[in-house]
Amino acid sequence: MKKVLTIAGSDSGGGAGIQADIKTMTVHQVYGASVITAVTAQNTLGVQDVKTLSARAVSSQLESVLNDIEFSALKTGMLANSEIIEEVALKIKKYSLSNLVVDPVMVATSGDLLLKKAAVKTYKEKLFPLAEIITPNLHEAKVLAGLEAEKSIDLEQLAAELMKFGSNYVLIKGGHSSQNNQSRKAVDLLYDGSYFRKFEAEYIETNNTHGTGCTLSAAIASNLAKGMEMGKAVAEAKDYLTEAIRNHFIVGQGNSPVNHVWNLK
Ligand SMILES: Nc1ncnc2c1ncn2[C@@H]1O[C@H](COP(=O)(O)OP(=O)(O)OP(=O)(O)O)[C@@H](O)[C@H]1O
Ligand SMILES: Cc1ncc(COP(=O)(O)O)c(N)n1
Repeated sequence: MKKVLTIAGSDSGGGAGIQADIKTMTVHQVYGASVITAVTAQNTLGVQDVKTLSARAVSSQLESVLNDIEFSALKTGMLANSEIIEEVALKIKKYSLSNLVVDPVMVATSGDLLLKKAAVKTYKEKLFPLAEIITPNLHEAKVLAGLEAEKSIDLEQLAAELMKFGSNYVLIKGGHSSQNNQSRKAVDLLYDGSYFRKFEAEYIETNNTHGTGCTLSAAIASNLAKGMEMGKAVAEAKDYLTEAIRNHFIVGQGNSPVNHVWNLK
C-alpha cells in the first residue's frame, strides 16, 4: 500500500482538513499519515477558535514521519502562516519529496480566515516552486495573482499567471463560482504550461459542500501515489468528489460535509 502524507489543520467537525484527508486516502486504499499545523474548533456552522501550532512543533512532526516512512505523495492544506510554510518547504527539499499537491487554503466556506495575509507571498516564493500541482479555488487564484476579488478575468490567463510561480501544473477550481454559471456545471481548469484541459461535472444544487477542496486535493495526491498521470488523477478525483457531494447526508445545523465513504455502500 502506498503511503501519503497530509500536512494540514484539524477540523473538529470532521468534514474538512486532516479528517477529510485521512478519510479520502483510506477509501482510495492508500495509507494516510498526518502532520497537524493548527487545531480548529470548528463545526458545520463555522470556525469558533483556532490554535496554530509553532513552526517547531510542525518541524518535529515532519522529522518523525519523514525519517521513518517513505511517502509516494503528499498534500498541504491549511498552513496558517509564513513560518509554517517555510518549515514545510525546507523539509520537502531536505527529503527530496515528490508528488506535492498544494491546496492553498485561505478562507473556510464559512468565511473564517485560515491564513495570515502576509503568508501569500511565502506560498508563492517557497512552496509553489516545489509543487507538482497547486489547486486554488477562483478566489484564492485571484489573491495569488494580486487581483481584486470583483475583477473578472479569463481563467486561462489566470492559470498562466499562476504557472509563473513554478509548479508543474495549476488547477483552478470553479466550484463556488459555478453557482452563477448558467450552464450549471462545476468546471475546473488544468494547465501544464502548454495545454489547457477543462474538467466538467454536474453542478449539484446544495450548500452541503464543506471540505470539497480538501477532499479533492487528498484524492489527487492518493491517485498520484498510485502512479496515475496528472490528467487521470484529476479526472478520477473529481468524479469521486462529485459523487461524494451528491451522496452527502446531514451532519449538523450548518453546511454539512461531503460523504467521503459513498463508494463503500
Ligand atoms: N455544488 C457543487 N457541485 C459539484 N461540484 C462542486 C460543487 N461545489 C464545488 N464543486 C467542486 O468541488 C471542488 C472544490 O472546489 P471549490 O471551489 O469548492 O474549492 P474550495 O473552495 O477550495 O473548497 P473548500 O473551500 O470547500 O474546501 C472542485 O472540483 C469544484 O468544481
Ligand atoms: C482545518 C481546515 N482546513 C481547511 C478548511 C477549508 O474547507 P472549507 O472551505 O470547506 O471549510 C477548513 N474549513 N478547515
